[in-house]
Amino acid sequence: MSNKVYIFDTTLRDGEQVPGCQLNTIEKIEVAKQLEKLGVDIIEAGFPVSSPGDFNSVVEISKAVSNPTICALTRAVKKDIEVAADALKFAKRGRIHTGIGTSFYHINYKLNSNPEEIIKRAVEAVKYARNFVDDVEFYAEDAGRTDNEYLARVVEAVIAAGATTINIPDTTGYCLPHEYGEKIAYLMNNVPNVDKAILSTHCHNDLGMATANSISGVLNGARQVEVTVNGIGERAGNTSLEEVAMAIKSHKDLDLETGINSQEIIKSSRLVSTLMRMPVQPNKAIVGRNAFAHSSGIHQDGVLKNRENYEIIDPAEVGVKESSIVLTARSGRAALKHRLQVLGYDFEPAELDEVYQRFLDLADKKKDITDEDLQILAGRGQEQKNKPLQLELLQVICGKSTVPTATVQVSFNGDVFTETAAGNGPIDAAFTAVKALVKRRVRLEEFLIQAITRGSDDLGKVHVQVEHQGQTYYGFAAHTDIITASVEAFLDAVGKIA
Ligand SMILES: CC(=O)SCCNC(=O)CCNC(=O)[C@H](O)C(C)(C)COP(=O)(O)OP(=O)(O)OC[C@H]1O[C@@H](n2cnc3c(N)ncnc32)[C@H](O)[C@@H]1OP(=O)(O)O
Ligand SMILES: CC(C)C(=O)C(=O)O
Ligand SMILES: [Mg+2]
Repeated sequence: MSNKVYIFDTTLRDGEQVPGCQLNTIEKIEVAKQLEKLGVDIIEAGFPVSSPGDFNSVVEISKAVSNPTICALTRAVKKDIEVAADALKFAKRGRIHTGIGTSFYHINYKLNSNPEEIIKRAVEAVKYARNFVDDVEFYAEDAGRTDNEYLARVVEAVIAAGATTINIPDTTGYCLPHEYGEKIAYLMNNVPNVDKAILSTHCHNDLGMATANSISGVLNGARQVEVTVNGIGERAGNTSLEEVAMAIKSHKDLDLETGINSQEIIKSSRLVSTLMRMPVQPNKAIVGRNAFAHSSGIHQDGVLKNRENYEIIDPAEVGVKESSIVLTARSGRAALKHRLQVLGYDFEPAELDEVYQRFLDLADKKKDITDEDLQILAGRGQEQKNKPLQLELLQVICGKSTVPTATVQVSFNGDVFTETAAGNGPIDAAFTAVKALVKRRVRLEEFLIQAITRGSDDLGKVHVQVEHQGQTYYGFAAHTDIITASVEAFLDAVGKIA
């Protein structure tokens, strides 16, 4: 048996069935071209009978891409097949994908039919499709819940009728991996003419098992997997292309291969997510924002010592530049030291300990720490030590229908001084208290609070400029509390007055 697993991408058909994810023809061509770069073998471009727009997309995709086979979906209905054949007329290699429901539910409650009639319709559809193209794929819809013995009869009949690929969809995502694998194995062992066709998996993710089921199918003899980029698709989605491709690539022991150029994976994921306006969940395998991010100290230390301690895939393999070390209150010194080194700071262990304590104080207040925060933290220790005026306490009362009042306590050469003042706002009140404490005539010339850029928990950065006896003094401070940052910046400036 060949070790090549064909990748059949249905992002533009099953993926596009998702509410809100419909694409116009130009967008579909862009995705199809990217899928070609990604190296998929078959692109299911649409369901031509469903609308003139979908018909046109299949026509234009057939013209725009040349390597992958272009496939069009139909029901086991003559009109659908004729329209699909017409839509595929420009395809270098066209495939008609026809089929019908085979489960008890579908036969009885959807098609209002019986098992023998369904086999007859399936065979007729395949034969009719073969009048137009040599490459006909048959799907036994809801095969996941179809009795294996009956399914084997259907499969044998449609292969005899000329189908060269047989799709075994777990349409409702019901199967367990061993069950789905056993279904494929059953067909491999009990369909006499199975060697004349390729069995295909088409798994849905209703129980979160689409990838596991697809791999189980492949391990039991399927050689085509039907997938979508980012696992997009009806309800909980389809099997995700990137997961199957990387599972096969990572497990060399399986001795299987696909034609996927894994370095195009991230680009494909982002394109589909953007055009379909469907964000990728951060913890999504392979393509999620956090798939190569390490945020806890023990993991970060391990990754910094050797990436493979916590990564089974080199991010570069899927087109991600590098893994990221995200600094949070769960990070340790190793990660902090690494990031500081990247920013050009090299601290002795004792200094690093000090920065680490300040880092933890901030990290407990903010979700993640940016490089800008680190630069402030790294610089602050030194500056703080040299500052003559240290803010010991700040208490403000402010809000609607209150008189803004601030109490400021400052230490100077070991002595502590306290002052309370009112103002037209909390910062004005606090500055008035500071002015009273320093007993100097200072005039505030400029006061700038830098806008919060990332979130309401971000550091507020304050620059002040004060004038005293014709001389200008500058102060800076950063804090998650902007009033504290303002007072510290003001003290920084007035502390410089000799
Ligand atoms: C599992 C899947 O993903 S299957 C693909 C799902 N994708 C889509 O449905 C998108 C495209 N579909 C469409 O545009 C439309 O549903 C059309 C054009 C196919 C059909 O539209 P309508 O003629 O208005 O039929 P409607 O959608 O209301 O019902 C579907 C009919 O097809 C029948 N049908 C469903 N599947 C099949 C099949 N594989 N083969 C034959 N008949 C089928 C149903 O029994 C129903 O027939 P009925 O009206 O006699 O009961
Ligand atoms: C049309 C078929 C292949 C399908 O999408 C399914 O059964 O899930
Ligand atoms: Mg499907």
